[in-house]
Amino acid sequence: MDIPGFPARRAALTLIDAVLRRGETLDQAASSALGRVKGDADRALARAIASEVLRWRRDLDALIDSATAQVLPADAKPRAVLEIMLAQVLRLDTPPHAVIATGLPLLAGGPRRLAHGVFSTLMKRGVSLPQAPGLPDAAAARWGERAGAIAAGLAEPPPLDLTLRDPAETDLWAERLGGVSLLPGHLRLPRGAAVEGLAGFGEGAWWVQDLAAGLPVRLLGEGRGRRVLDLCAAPGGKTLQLAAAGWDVTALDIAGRRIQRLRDNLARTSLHAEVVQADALAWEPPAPFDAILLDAPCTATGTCRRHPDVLHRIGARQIADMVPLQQRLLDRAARWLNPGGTLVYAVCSLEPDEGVGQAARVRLSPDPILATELPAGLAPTGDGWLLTDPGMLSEAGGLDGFFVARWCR
Ligand SMILES: C[S@@+](CC[C@H](N)C(=O)[O-])C[C@H]1O[C@@H](n2cnc3c(N)ncnc32)[C@H](O)[C@@H]1O
Repeated sequence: MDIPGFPARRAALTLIDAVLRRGETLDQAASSALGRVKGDADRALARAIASEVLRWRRDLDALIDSATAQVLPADAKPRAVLEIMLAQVLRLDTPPHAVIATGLPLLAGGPRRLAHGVFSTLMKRGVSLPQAPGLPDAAAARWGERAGAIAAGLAEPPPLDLTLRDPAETDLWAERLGGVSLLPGHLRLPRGAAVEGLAGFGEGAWWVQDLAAGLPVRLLGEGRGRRVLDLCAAPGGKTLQLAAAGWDVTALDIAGRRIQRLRDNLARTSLHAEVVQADALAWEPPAPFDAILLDAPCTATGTCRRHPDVLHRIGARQIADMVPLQQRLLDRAARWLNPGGTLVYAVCSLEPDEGVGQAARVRLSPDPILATELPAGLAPTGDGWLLTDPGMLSEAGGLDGFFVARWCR
């Protein structure tokens, strides 16, 4: 079918199906679903439509249900097509006639009339979305009293955060790129900028890294040539920070493709680390380290602003699957420290089992995180742990959800 813009909508439908039915991440699904879409703009559009449907799905479904007496099953194609059509009008400012022309053909041979009727009814009513998206019940229950604030923080995709190779140049880059800095070495730009076209990308003056993701390495301080192990390092945002802070870095990860991205990032920024591809559960270090950063594999629910698929893919089973791996990695890391050495454990997860629950089992001496080490507006917990979520620093544009804890041996 050669209706302009149709392949992007068809790809959006495939992406949503891959997330909801097969439990794939948007990134995994994108590598196959976007292959048939020509042009960067249409690929970005397919992804944006799928992301907005996943972000606002509950509210889009409530609108759909309000406009038809016919009960559409949750996984019915007409429902997904209507979600796609509504998300474009209500979130991406696509004119309704373009939405109809590219949406209804997705139901070729199916209930096009029904979909057209529901869509037209809602357009006539002049419907809109609430200020904050409704969370799936399971996520709302897990996030408890923070659920409302997290939902509010989820309403928009996040701004673009950069970490600078040289924090002394923060003012210079803030002026060059027109950004705002919340910490030395951090810069925040409005979302939507094409990263590779920005000044400083080619020369490796900075890399993309959410404000929260940049905090764990800051808690290790200056390296002064000491040895640090970046366990679970790829694609390397934290490896770059460690190397830039003067640490002698060993960066280890199991995943070959991600390791290649880490190497590319080191090359672009002219920073150095010894890179090891290995399973951290089998590898043994040649000598203990002065510091270890364990940025453990996790459900990544803290990244829900940029990856709204986690709202639907992650439940009790996925969380329970991560916990034993995190425990084993923590146990091993705790044995590889020099006396006086520091361990930082981090996960980009909002789930207590992956954060607080893991930290509570560690038998090293706590080294509580101090408020003075954090950006204004954030504070450690009474136990000296750091818990961030997308509902925090909302005036400044929010941040990802992370759990971070620190000990010394
Ligand atoms: C949260 S990501 C790391 C992100 C990275 N620290 C950064 O800042 O760019 C977790 C990483 O753990 C790695 N991983 C998972 N299981 C592992 C294992 N058994 N041994 C080593 N790495 C593992 C994954 O390949 C993934 O790259």
